[in-house]
Amino acid sequence: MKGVLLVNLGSPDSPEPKDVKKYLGEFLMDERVIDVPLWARTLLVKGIVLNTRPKQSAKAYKKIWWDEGSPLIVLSERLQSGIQNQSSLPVALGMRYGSMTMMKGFQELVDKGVDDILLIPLYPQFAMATTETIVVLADEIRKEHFPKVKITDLKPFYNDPKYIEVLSNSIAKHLEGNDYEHLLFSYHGVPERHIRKSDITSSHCKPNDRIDCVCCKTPSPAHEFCYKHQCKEVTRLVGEHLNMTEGTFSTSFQSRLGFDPWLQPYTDLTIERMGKEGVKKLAIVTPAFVSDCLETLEEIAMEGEEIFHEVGGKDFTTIPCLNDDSAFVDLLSQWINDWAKAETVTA
Ligand SMILES: C=CC1=C(C)c2cc3[nH]c(cc4nc(cc5[nH]c(cc1n2)c(C)c5CCC(=O)O)C(CCC(=O)O)=C4C)c(C)c3C=C
Ligand SMILES: [Fe+2]
Ligand SMILES: [Fe+2]
Repeated sequence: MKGVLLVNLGSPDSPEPKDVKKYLGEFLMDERVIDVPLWARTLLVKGIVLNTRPKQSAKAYKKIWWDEGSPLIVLSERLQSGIQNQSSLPVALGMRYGSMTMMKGFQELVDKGVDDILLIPLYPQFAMATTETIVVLADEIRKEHFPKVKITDLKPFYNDPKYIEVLSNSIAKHLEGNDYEHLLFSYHGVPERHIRKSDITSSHCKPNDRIDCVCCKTPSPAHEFCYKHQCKEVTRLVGEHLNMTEGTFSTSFQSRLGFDPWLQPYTDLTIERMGKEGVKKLAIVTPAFVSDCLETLEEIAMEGEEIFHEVGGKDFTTIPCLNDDSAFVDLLSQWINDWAKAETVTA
């Protein structure tokens, strides 16, 4: 019997420092998130980061926490229930980190008799720290606990024309009647090193080409795993779909952590620069996230707005993530349906 497992990042159980510490400990000890040798990661995470960051992050989580819980979890649950309403297959939800584990999601499906799972990482673009870590853990769980279960991964859907249409329509709907001057596409950043590590050609991707980014425009098999290329493609394809004029939209990367170079331009510095250059009305969309979360509700909608106002900007519009947008629910349900049918035909 077939079933579906949706997987998102996860959140702490509460915005209290002890729960944030537990969650960050698991998240940052993942070798695909902080990709240094175990001894160095342990020293960095347990010796430094976990002694300072949880307090600071807990304050940020408190600002965005809902009565029902973490926005990321609540919004992922709404997406799951929207899809479940349209599907005859069981649809479970698991998180890569935190207490709503992927293992529980697998168990829920297996308890219902599922032995053939479509795994849907809730990330439009591939990254080692997101898609890859989910796919690897899913396979480890399968081997150890459910060796008879078959798993099929839904590939990153960043350039799927229907996804681009759904995202573009959502942006257009939220910007209706808004005379914004610039639309910034802000994606979660990754260290430049992650891009080099994921380059299957070992030489194509130039993560520090910050101006023209020739490699991202030059066709290459490396792009199947190049987060930077896939982010830039989303911006380009949405711009094309919405007939946007060149110069009125651009890409930046947010949420950098530590001292290594991350993908640039950085979102906070871009907001500041634009405000200083006289942009008064700025809109921001965050297509690396399917569900609104700390990084969109606090870092962009609160901190980003504050930076913009400090340098003279006036109107700052944050476009929500797709969350449980009905067209997005329809699209994911359609892909699930296609998978179930294709498998039935070839079986
Ligand atoms: C330190 C390295 C990090 C990498 C690499 C990274 C990649 C990455 N993350 C997301 C999505 C989310 N990240 C979120 C929070 C978050 N991310 C990091 C670090 C890295 N992320 C930290 C330390 C945190 C915690 C928050 C903080 O302390 O500031 C979230 C929000 C979670 C929530 O509960 O709301 C998301 C979502 C992507 C897509 C990505 C690579 C492409
Ligand atoms: Fe992150
Ligand atoms: Fe590239």
